Amino acid sequence: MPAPSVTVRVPAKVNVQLAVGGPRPDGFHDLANVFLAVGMYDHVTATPADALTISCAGPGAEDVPLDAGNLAARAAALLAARHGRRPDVHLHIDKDIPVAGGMAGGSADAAAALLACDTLWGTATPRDELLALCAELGSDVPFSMVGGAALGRGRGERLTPLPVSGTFHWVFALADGGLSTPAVYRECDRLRGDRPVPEPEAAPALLAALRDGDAARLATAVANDLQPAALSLRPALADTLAAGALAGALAGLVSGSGPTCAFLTDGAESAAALAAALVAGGTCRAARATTGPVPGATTLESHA
Ligand SMILES: C[C@@](CO)(OP(=O)(O)O)[C@H](O)COP(=O)(O)OP(=O)(O)OC[C@H]1O[C@@H](n2ccc(N)nc2=O)[C@H](O)[C@@H]1O
Ligand SMILES: Nc1ncnc2c1ncn2[C@@H]1O[C@H](COP(=O)(O)OP(=O)(O)O)[C@@H](O)[C@H]1O
Repeated sequence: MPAPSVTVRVPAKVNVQLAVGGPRPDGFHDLANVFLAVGMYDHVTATPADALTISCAGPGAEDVPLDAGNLAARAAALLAARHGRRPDVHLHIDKDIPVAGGMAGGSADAAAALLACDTLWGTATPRDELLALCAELGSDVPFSMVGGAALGRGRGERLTPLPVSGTFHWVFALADGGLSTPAVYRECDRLRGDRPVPEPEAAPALLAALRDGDAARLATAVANDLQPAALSLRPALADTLAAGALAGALAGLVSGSGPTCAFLTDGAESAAALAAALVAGGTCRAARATTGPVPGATTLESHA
C-alpha cells in the first residue's frame, strides 16, 4: 500500500484586463479583474503528519516561506479549524509558477492545499464553502480554485465565469526577483495622485474577443492599470516589453503586479519563436510558451 497522500495540480494566471479603482477604506482596491488560467503549474501533495509542516522544491523555492506564513499552510490551518480538527499534514509544494511574479503562485498553492487536505481528511466541504475559505485567504485564491476564465469584482474574489472559444497562445518572460503586490498597488496610487479614478469596468470588446477566440482583437483590448506602477518600480521591464513587440508579439503587458511580462501570439509556432527570441535578447531570465484557458485546481492522485 502506498502512503496515503493527495496531489493537486493548480495553474498560474494572467490578468488580460486589470482595471483598478481608487483605494478603499480597508486598504484594498475595487477591481474589474479578467483572469485567464494558463498552463504553468504548481503541484501540492498532502500527506498525514504529526503537525503542519511544509517543504518546497523548484525554481525560487528558497524565497518561499516554510512557516505558518506560507499561504498553503494558512489554507490547511483554516480548513482544519473550520472542521474542528488538527492540521496534522505535511504539504509538499513542487513549484513551477514564478515566486512573487504576478502569476498568483501563492494563491494557487492555497487553493491546491485546501482541495488536497479536504480530500485527504474526507471533510467533504461543499464547493461554495471552499470558495468562501479561498476568499478569506486572498483576493486571487478563488480564481486559482475555479480556473478557466472569469471576471473578478470586489477585490477580485467575487467571480463570474466567462465564456472563451478555443485556446490563446502566450509567452511569459520571467524576471529575476519578484515585486511586492502591496508595493505595486501603493505605487499605482502614488502615480495617480489626486486625479479622479473611474469605476473599474471590464471592456466589452475584450469580453467579446475572449468569447469569439479572436487573438488579434484580444491583443487590441488587453490592459493593466498596474503596469505603470510595475514599470516605475522596475524600469527594466520596458526593455522586455519592447523586445517582445520587436519579435512580433500581438500584444505584451505586465502580468498583474509583475514582474513577469505576458505576450499574446497567434499560435504555438509563433509562441515558440517568440520565447526563443526573448531569451536570445537577454532582457529576461527565461521565457515560457503556454496556453490558456486551462482548468483550475485538479486532484491528480489520491491514495487516501
Ligand atoms: C495584483 C493581483 C491581480 O490579480 O495579483 P498578483 O499580481 O499579485 O498575482 C491581485 O489583485 C493580488 O491579489 P492577492 O495577491 O490575492 O492579494 P491579497 O493577498 O488579497 O492582498 C495583498 C495586498 O494587495 C493589495 N490589494 C490586493 C487586492 C486588491 N483588490 N487591492 C489591493 O490593494 C493590498 O495591499 C493587500 O493587502
Ligand atoms: N506558497 C507560496 N508560494 C509563493 N509565495 C508564497 C507562498 N506562500 C507565501 N508566499 C509569499 O507571498 C509572496 C507573493 O508570492 P506569489 O503569490 O508567488 O506572487 P504574486 O502575489 O506576485 O502572484 C512571496 O514573496 C512569498 O513571500
